[in-house]
Amino acid sequence: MNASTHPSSTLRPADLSLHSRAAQQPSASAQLSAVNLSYGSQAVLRDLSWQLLPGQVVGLLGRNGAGKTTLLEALLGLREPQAGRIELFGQAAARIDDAARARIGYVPQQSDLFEGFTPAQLLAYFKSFYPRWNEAKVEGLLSRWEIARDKPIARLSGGQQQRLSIIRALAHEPDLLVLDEPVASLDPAGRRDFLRELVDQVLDRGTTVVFSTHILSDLERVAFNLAFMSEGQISCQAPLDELIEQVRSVQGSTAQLQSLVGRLGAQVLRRHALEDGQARWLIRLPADQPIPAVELQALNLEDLFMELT
Ligand SMILES: Nc1ncnc2c1ncn2[C@@H]1O[C@H](COP(=O)(O)OP(=O)(O)OP(=O)(O)O)[C@@H](O)[C@H]1O
Repeated sequence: MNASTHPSSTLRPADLSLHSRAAQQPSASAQLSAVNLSYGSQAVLRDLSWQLLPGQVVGLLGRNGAGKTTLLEALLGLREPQAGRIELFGQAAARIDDAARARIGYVPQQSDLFEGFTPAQLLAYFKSFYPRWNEAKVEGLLSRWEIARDKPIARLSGGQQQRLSIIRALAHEPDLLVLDEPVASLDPAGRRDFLRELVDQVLDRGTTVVFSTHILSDLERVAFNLAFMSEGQISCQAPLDELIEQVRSVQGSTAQLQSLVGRLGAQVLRRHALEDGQARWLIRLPADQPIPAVELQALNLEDLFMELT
């Protein structure tokens, strides 16, 4: 592991080994199979298959317009794909029952808070819909995040509204938490608090969490699973430390690269053609394989984002 990437203060949810425990895979919190979703002639999700296992914390990465919001909305049953199957807790996402719905928390990209309400009124309103509601958590977060309980929501700052939206999504202790760019208008202290809250949520309750973000430095602080979205699919998903250890860039003739990949048993993630018959490939080495004595270039998270999205 690269010490500069994961300082000793790295927050580490207990979930991350789940990803590799294929033998005892629990049933997925969310499962998407061969999903296709287009807006008119624009195909955004293309034969996309993906699953979120209980207790996983997944950071969803992709360039602007890659389809992250579309994917999260489809996953929640808010957008019907033209083809494919989406299940939440084993039920068709578009038709889940109230009990399954109560197990989901969602923070949309565009806050949908009722601006005429105060935070206290808003939270009281939502409390009436849920069988479970953690008042102590709500009160604790309102105080810690300094949100005025009785000020109209319209007069809260963008960051305060976003924090309120997060509190609302955490209050009923969901088993699946979906957040679309939840930290976009939070300052660094707010983002740190938010990440700590997410980790606590996973440690305390084993919540499955998926959130989209563009702030890569946050992901380096927490040992999340990362899912890279590109060309309408999840092109790669793995814990960040595994990616840092296993993904390498290597250059040579196509024949040399082909032979190297075969010898190492590596997976080719990207192929870039260069001039003069040369090529540069992004490869993923098998786990627990000693790094071979060939010129392989390591990548940091920003490199991975540039390559895989
Ligand atoms: N309601 C819609 N009608 C038509 N096209 C849409 C609609 N919503 C999104 N799109 C298009 O689908 C593509 C994916 O958009 P989406 O919002 O899912 O991407 P994103 O990865 O969340 O982007 P960003 O990082 O900028 O938030 C974009 O090209 C967008 O213009």
